[in-house]
Amino acid sequence: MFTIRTLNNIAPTGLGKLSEKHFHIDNTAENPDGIILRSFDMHSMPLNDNLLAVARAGAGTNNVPVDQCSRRGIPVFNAPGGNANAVKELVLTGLFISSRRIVDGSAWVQTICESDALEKDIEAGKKNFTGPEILGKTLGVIGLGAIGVLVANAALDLGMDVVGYDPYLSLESAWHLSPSVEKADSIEDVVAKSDYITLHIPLNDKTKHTYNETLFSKTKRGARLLNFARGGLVDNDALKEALDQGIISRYITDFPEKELLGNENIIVTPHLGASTPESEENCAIMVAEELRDYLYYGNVKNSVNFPNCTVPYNGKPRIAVSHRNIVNMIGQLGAVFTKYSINIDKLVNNSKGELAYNIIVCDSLPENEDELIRDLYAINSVIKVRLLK
Ligand SMILES: NC(=O)c1ccc[n+]([C@@H]2O[C@H](COP(=O)([O-])OP(=O)(O)OC[C@H]3O[C@@H](n4cnc5c(N)ncnc54)[C@H](O)[C@@H]3O)[C@@H](O)[C@H]2O)c1
Ligand SMILES: O=C(O)CC[C@@H](O)C(=O)O
Repeated sequence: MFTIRTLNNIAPTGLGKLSEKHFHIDNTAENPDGIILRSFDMHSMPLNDNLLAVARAGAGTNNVPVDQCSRRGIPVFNAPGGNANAVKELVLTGLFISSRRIVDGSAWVQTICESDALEKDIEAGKKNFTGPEILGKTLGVIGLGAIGVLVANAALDLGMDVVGYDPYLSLESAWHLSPSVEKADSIEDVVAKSDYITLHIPLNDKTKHTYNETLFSKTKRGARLLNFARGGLVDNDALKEALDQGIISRYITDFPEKELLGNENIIVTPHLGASTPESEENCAIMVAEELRDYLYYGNVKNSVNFPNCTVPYNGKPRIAVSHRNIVNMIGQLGAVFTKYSINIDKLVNNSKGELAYNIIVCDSLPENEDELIRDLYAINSVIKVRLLK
């Protein structure tokens, strides 16, 4: 029986993938084997000793202490693409409300609803809420992953010109991206020519404050900036200066921060990007299945710190070993299996950055299993060993 702790509301259809026979789900468990969360900030939360895996029912993992998990051999799973359509739809909404003063206009109508001459007042006042069409304008998309590609293609369909930037473009994205999207060589190139700019990159140490004073100084005057990725990507002080100077005419963000409130040219939504029943279900189902396959079989799919590694279950016991990605580890692991006269049925090894992971399927196990596990742990650079039978 595995105990799974949930740190946020997780769609029941996803949790339903974890059968009651094998999983106990508890949002207060102190020593869970697995954690499922959405936006809960795990950075200040101690990780219990027996924790085996963390699953983020969404895309961004900046709220999870991924480095600490890697050091402890804990895979962090996510749900790539699971909420991309929901975010795309909100970004398109953001594009329109950044252009047309729909939010202000609608709020204004409420303030005059008691007027005896409502129709006349509306026709007189609506001139304050005009805004340009997006047709024929240029949209710059920074980050062409699951969301960026959908946004770029949809904007083309709406009659915009689209210029995109992603120095790490994946093959998957390249397959789906319309050839009509112009590929920019640099982020400066994108912001210099775009009337609308939308950010779709992860927040990490390298991308924090990507939009800073320097980038604002290179931005086309009057551009509208959309941020449905993460608040920390934009330097708010530099943003406010850019708004004051008219470099940015409107900022639309899904990440409210105190200093952004009360400014007529900033529209904030309460982190609604993935808040659709469809994407909540998609993400919950994806991560529940990833967690289940890892806890049962050691299989890894869609982890941000572990390599993909899957061996179909064939009824034989298996040992999963994670270790630092350095030379002669397979040789040393093999020597231990030889010592215990274990015939290896299958061995799959894969690596990601500084971490490597193996699933070793054994024809049989020795009686002194504990000693075998101790010997594997004794190999320098082995991080975690799990016996699954
Ligand atoms: N508002 C929301 O509720 C919501 C929902 C989902 C995702 N998000 C945010 O959106 C981000 C993107 O989501 P996704 O599903 O498209 O992720 P993704 O991993 O599919 O795509 C991210 C893309 O950014 C690119 N990239 C990384 N660093 C870059 C850089 N410096 N310059 C340009 N490109 C860079 C990567 O190569 C990748 O193609 C997530 O990390 C998350 O923070 C927000
Ligand atoms: O779970 C959510 O509501 C938001 C998820 C989103 O920020 C993500 O990165 O996927």
